[in-house]
Amino acid sequence: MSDPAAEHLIDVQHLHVDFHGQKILKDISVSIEAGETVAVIGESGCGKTVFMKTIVGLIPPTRGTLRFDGHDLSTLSPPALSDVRRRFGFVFQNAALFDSMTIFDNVAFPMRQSTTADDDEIHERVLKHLQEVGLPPTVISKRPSELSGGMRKRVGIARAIILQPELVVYDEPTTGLDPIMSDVINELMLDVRRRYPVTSVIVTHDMRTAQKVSDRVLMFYPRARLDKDEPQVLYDGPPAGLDQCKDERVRQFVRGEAGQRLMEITG
Ligand SMILES: Nc1ncnc2c1ncn2[C@@H]1O[C@H](COP(=O)(O)OP(=O)(O)OP(=O)(O)O)[C@@H](O)[C@H]1O
Repeated sequence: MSDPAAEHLIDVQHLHVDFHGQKILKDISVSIEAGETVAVIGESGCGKTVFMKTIVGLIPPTRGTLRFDGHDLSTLSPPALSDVRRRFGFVFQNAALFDSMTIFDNVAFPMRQSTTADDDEIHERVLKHLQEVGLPPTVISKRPSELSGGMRKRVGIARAIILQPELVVYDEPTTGLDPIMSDVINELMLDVRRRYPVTSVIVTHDMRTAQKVSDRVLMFYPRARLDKDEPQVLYDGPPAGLDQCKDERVRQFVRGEAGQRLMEITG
């Protein structure tokens, strides 16, 4: 249930994440409001996925606080954390479907795990959500390996929304798809937002996704290449402002220009 006292749906304050002494995220403070769609962009390895996994409680912060709807995720007991996680939907990279299960069982999985719904109810909901992502009922008996990459991504979205989550996180939802299928997925993410009152966080390399689907963009920069006192989030604002950002690193990233990086790599 939503906590009326919580100021922001997601509130990250002074977040640091290190792995074996390697500093990945440094002093990130970001608040996300209910209903926002936030794209997280930045070059490979800058920590986008780590950030996403941290805000859903899959990676514990090394330092800092992280609240979802007022709950400090790092202090919750495992059962309480599971309860909060039920409010999240995950669309993992490459859809991450269970290969040995049918499409029906994949999409039904969160309902079977987390609800007491009977078979009829589950059947009805699975077909409803498959229809919402543009898949016919005939796919239910197939295995993931029998579907195209774009279809698998759609199954992943159907599975992520079946419990009507408040927060949906998408990890590179269009990676590996052709431009047309990428646009289908972009439209589906917009459609999910229109149908349900969700907050969305989308980790993406696809500038078209960021421009078309998000209403706010966070651009991260690799921690190791920042000056000592520079913030790691180089840009936090609407997608339309990216082109005019004062920071050249942001403009170069958005235009896909190697710039300084090329000189670093080639010496
Ligand atoms: N569980 C982990 N243990 C140790 N190191 C990790 C772990 N997860 C991520 N890393 C490291 O953290 C850094 C950031 O990884 P992350 O996956 O967040 O990058 P990214 O910005 O999402 O990159 P990409 O766009 O290539 O997916 C990388 O150097 C990665 O090797």
